[in-house]
Amino acid sequence: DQQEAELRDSDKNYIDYYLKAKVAFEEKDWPALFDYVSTSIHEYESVRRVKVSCSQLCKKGGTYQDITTEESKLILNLIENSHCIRSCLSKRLKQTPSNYEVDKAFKLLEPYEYLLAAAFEIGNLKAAANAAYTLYISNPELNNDKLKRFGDLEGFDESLFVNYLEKSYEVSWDKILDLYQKEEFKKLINVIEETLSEVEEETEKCRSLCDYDLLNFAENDTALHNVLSRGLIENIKCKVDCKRKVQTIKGYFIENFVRDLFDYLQFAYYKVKKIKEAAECSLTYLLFTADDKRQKSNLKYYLQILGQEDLSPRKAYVETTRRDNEEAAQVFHLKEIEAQTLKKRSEEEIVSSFNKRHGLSIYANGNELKGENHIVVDGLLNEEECNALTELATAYSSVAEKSEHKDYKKEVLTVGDAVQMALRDKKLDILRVEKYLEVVEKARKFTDLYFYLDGKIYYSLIELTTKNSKDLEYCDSPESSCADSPDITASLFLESESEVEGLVKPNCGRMIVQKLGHRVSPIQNSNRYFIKMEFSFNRRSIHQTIQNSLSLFNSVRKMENMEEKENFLKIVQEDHLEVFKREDDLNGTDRFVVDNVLDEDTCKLLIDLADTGSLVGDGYPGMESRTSPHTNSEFFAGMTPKRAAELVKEKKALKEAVTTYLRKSERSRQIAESYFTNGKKQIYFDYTHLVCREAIEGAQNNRQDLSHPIHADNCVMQKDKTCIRTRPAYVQRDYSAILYLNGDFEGGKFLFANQNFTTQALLEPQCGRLVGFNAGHYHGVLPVTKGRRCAVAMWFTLDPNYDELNRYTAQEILDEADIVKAMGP
Ligand SMILES: O=C(O)CCC(=O)C(=O)O
Ligand SMILES: [Fe+2]
Repeated sequence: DQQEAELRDSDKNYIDYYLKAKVAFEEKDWPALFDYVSTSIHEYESVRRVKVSCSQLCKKGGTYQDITTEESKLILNLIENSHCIRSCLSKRLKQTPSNYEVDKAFKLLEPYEYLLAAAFEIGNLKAAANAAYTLYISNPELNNDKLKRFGDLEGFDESLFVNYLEKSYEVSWDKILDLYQKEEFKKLINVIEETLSEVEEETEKCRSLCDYDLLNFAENDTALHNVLSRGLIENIKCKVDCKRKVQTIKGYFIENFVRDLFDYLQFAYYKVKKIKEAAECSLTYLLFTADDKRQKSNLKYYLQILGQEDLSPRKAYVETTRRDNEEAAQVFHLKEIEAQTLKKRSEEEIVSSFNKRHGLSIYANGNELKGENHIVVDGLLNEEECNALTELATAYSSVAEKSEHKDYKKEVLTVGDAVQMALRDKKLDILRVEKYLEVVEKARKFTDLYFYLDGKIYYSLIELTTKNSKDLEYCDSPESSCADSPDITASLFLESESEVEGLVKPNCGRMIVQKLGHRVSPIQNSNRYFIKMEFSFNRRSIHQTIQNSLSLFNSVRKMENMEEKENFLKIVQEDHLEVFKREDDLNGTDRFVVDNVLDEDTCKLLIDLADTGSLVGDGYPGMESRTSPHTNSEFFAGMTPKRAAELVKEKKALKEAVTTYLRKSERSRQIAESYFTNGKKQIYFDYTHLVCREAIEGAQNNRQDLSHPIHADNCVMQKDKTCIRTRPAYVQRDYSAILYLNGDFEGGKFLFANQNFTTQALLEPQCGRLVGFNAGHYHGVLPVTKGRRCAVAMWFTLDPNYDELNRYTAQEILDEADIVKAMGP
């Protein structure tokens, strides 16, 4: 039909537009940025609509039903549905675009950041304000500064702002309250009924996209057991999360949104004397909360009036509430299983290792606390530090009290607010905020080590509370709100409290750590000041504000006295990088280490790319010579961008992986350029190489050599340990950078060396860590004794004559592959 034809004819490639937008942003071409990003957003929305519509169509057409319900039909349904969606999409779209990074950017609403910047620069203040408002509504905590720019401007009325992502029924909420107050019940009924069906529709759309993601997953990961385990778990979590998305109204999650609509509705029906309808609404309400006393008595009253009528709750909600509860219980159960399989360090180990290293001691353990799930440690803070933190909390309270800013939570100081108020508003003491962040990180590390989590533990909430809180809240039942609960919670006390019931007496520096599934609350906390922490094992539920604030704070602190590096600082802020080490920490000049250049998924994508290359094998000489040129105890394999692009042409590697390789190395170049020249000079690539070093099992005994002997990258090392900048060395190289892709191997630390080859500084590789240094500095790599160590190595030159041809060739090959694809069958 017409809509389909329309979609087919236009070019639906939001990805290309988005990539063009990014280039325009870098070139500060604001009008182009505005056009590209607007088009990209527009195209993205229409592709999304097609995806939803195909998913829904396929669901209705086949034997396929909701995936999470009938497990036995699962596989057949999955395959049938996958074929259906694929053919539906290919009919309606020229191509099925998918680009991991761009799709992620859309999920994080980055296009609206670009839109805001561009609109502001070209003077389209209306569009800028709307983009700012859209971002603000999506995450009030993170974006509470964005609207300020407009608040001061003449003629801007906040109520006129448009949230581009507004759901149709979000405005209804105010209307409902208003009609209720005015007692206009007929209208109220109409609005609520309409809202209910819109909510239902939105929920179905959201769930369809979860299924679409699952099928995508199934196509990319052919291992069936992965699809069935990881894929389905993600699918259920995604669907449970739909509830949060759908019931977030103007930026705030309203937990019982639907249930409460039925409360208003029953009342409205009662008021217009439609008792039967009112009774049905009460019954429906009770599906959500079965033991609500008030609603039960409403129902009783209605039934008395009605006599013996046959009444039931609304059918659709019988099914959806059952489904929602089941899914929430499944997610909760999954979490419980995860929590139960956690290993814990023994008491002796904690005493010996934590006592020595961190000054912590055990106050009480599971046995004493009548439960397996918690431990209480002492010594996280001393008296002075506790005072500093309670003072921080008090200072915050009084600032928040005076502030007109409605968004600061008055009773708790979040990490995000602490960092903003210290760095930007200069209203909180930096050293105290630093202490706050430090102790929180210490708590996370302890928890990590205690449960053998290997770093896979992430912040999902941190609050320094300043209020009198009653009991700490626990999540001990598989109710919907608990499905979203953290895997581990911790409470750190800042003062002592003598009159407490319960097993644990609060005390300065005492922390209770407990994992999910815990049923008895060991404490009655009436403590005024404490830090509440929640951790999650799932990288996807990382609290982005906390993470970004920690990075920003640490970076800014590390960059004090680095004013001349403002371009570098700008990129650090833009990309949420974290300065891990600066020159002083590295015992030298002209060098830096930053983290977060890549995320885990991207590292994996690039490591997989390296794998493709080594599997194909023809890029390298025979097996024997895969041994490292530097040591016989390791394999060594590398891939240039051109080779990677050829693999795409041969359909052996993902295009996305290669563009990521090019783009992330380019970003690393920009970081290095901003650091070393502060934008005053350009540095060019001389050589780019994706390399893995792998320990050869059985060749590690008595190993004396290094993985890479001490050297400098632009000179010939002499016997007397001097280095002469002459050929055959790559004398053109001025700066070097290594971007690490993993840390899960043994050995393999990078080292800076002194003139006499003694160690100056050591650096442990990890995914997304970038080290940059003057190419003339002595450095090397410690032996990799187990596993494989992968990195993107880059060398830069100030001489444009050496600008690396290989990268351009790679890009051409990729572009060519596109043309072939577009012309192909
Ligand atoms: O991989 C590393 O950490 C350093 C490698 C290196 O120095 C080199 O390849 O020149
Ligand atoms: Fe090197």
